[in-house]
Amino acid sequence: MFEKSLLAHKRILVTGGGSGLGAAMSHRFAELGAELLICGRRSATLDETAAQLRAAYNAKVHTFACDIRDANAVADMMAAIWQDGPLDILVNNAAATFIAQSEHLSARAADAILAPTLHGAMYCTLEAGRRWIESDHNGVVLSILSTSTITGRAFTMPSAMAKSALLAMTKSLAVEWGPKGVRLVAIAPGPFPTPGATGQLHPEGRDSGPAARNPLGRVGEHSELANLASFLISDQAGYINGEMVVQDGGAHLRSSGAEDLLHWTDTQWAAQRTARAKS
Ligand SMILES: CCC/C=C/C(=O)SCCNC(=O)CCNC(=O)[C@H](O)C(C)(C)COP(=O)([O-])OP(=O)([O-])OC[C@H]1O[C@@H](n2cnc3c(N)ncnc32)[C@H](O)[C@@H]1OP(=O)([O-])[O-]
Ligand SMILES: NC(=O)C1=CN([C@@H]2O[C@H](COP(=O)(O)OP(=O)(O)OC[C@H]3O[C@@H](n4cnc5c(N)ncnc54)[C@H](OP(=O)(O)O)[C@@H]3O)[C@@H](O)[C@H]2O)C=CC1
Repeated sequence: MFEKSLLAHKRILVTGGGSGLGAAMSHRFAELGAELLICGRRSATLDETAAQLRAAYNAKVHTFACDIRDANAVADMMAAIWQDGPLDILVNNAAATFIAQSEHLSARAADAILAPTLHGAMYCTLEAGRRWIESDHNGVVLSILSTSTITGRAFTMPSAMAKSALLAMTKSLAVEWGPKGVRLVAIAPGPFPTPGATGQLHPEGRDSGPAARNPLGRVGEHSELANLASFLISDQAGYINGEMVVQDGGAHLRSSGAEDLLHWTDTQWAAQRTARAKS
């Protein structure tokens, strides 16, 4: 669907690029000619994905074991990246969430979600943006958000807060940094099952799942998200700035996606907390 060289000569950092949707996007970007830089906390996962990208597309790939909750670690990673030349595109993909009754969230639990999802993405954006502006180099920031930015999301309140704040960042910087050559865009995915999302959001005991509730009767394919991301970060989308594209089969128009949890009993929630404590 795209020219094979759509992303040729682009250096792209995908946070959380070792697994899930981050890995799916990295595969598509590499296939379209990009040089990939992927970061996450688990080196082994990053190395495995990097090896796959090199074998499949002969791609140039660099890995960075970096916890984006740590602003100094993000600054060090960006400095290391820039030593080999400027980055062209940042994809804010790394995030964390879990379902919980908000009245049971401790401050530490809420921060465990806000720290990587909001602060980590903001640190990455500020570090990349400042370097682009200082060197007069054009840049693109794509943030992977959620339809919770539109509907809110019961039982994942900190994630909904973080994603909504990143949408505010996208819109704010689109105006502030647009004149300086930096473009910001976002995607709000609906359900795209990954081991991470399924493990955190769909424990046993939830209803039959997001496919049944979706107007299109199915969940998203990773290739669909990767294709949309490829377009949005490419020069072909050069006049799209400050926008979030929803890709959810129309699900958010029907519901916020968590209504089934309203019917969980206190016993089910207690079992969920116990299961979590045991794991
Ligand atoms: C909505 C759609 C959009 C978004 C989709 C996605 O993001 S999909 C992507 C999804 N992918 C990912 O999320 C991948 C990344 N996920 C992660 O890195 C981790 O799972 C984590 C950071 C979320 C939790 O890390 P960890 O378990 O090492 O946590 P920790 O030891 O650092 O404890 C910190 C505090 O949090 C508490 N707490 C923790 N879990 C639960 C829970 N289930 N229940 C209740 N509470 C929980 C824990 O008890 C502690 O509080 P306390 O007791 O001290 O007051
Ligand atoms: N899958 C879905 O249905 C949906 C996903 N999304 C969004 O899509 C994105 C990807 O989700 P998905 O692929 O499902 O999730 P995964 O759990 O599979 O991936 C999360 C990635 O983020 C990395 N990560 C987490 N915390 C940190 C950290 N502190 N520092 C650096 N890297 C970190 C993880 O690597 P490591 O553990 O090695 O650090 C992992 O590679 C997220 O932003 C999510 O909110 C939005 C709506 C729906």
